[in-house]
Amino acid sequence: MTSVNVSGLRKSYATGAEAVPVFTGLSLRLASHESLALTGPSGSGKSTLLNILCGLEGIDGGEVHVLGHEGASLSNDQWAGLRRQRIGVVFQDSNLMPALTLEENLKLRADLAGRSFGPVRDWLSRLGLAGLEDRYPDQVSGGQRQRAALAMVFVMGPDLVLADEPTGSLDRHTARDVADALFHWQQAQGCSLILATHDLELADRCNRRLDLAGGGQQ
Ligand SMILES: Nc1ncnc2c1ncn2[C@@H]1O[C@H](COP(=O)(O)OP(=O)(O)OP(=O)(O)O)[C@@H](O)[C@H]1O
Repeated sequence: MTSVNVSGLRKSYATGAEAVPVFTGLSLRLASHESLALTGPSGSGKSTLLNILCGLEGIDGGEVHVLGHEGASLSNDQWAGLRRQRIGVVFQDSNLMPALTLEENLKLRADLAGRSFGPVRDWLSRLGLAGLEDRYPDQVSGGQRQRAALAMVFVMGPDLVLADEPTGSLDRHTARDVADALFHWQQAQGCSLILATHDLELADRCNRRLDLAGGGQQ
């Protein structure tokens, strides 16, 4: 089964009078259960592609199919529904609600996705956050927030995970533990994963890698 199918993708940003092209015909296909690393220098379009794949950014041309839906045919509400239930998004600015504790954030996330609350504390603990369940997001470090954002994705049980630098603000040791948890979980769930990273060691742990330098043409 194909999870993501992109063909002939064109995307540019208008800056003033000029259009800055990011993609001029990008194609990629990802099977369910597969993991893909997006690499490439800063500004090569990694975050833009992740945003397109979860409906937060539109396209200028080509076709994007995600989890059996053609992107262009989905309304904003339908994209939001997919992000709530089937596409787990881990972005650099975490999606934690500031007025809720870490545990409450996870419970809300599981609830919105229609999942049971069962293993919420387990997930926090597996990501090294035991003892921090009752803290608010601004009472933990940036790396701890990043791990809580990953736990949010685990509890919702999505079919596709999009992660932008999921280990970016972690020390080497913690980054490895978090990557272990991520890949272990992804394989156990059998979902697909696309992550953007500058860390080639992390990229090598994915089934495939797409270097977006030069627009990702292969
Ligand atoms: N909202 C925007 N308006 C105008 N240009 C944008 C916008 N967002 C991104 N860009 C430009 O699009 C290009 C791709 O940016 P993007 O953030 O996708 O790159 P990236 O590979 O994720 O970079 P990094 O590794 O630094 O996170 C860059 O030239 C960037 O300046």
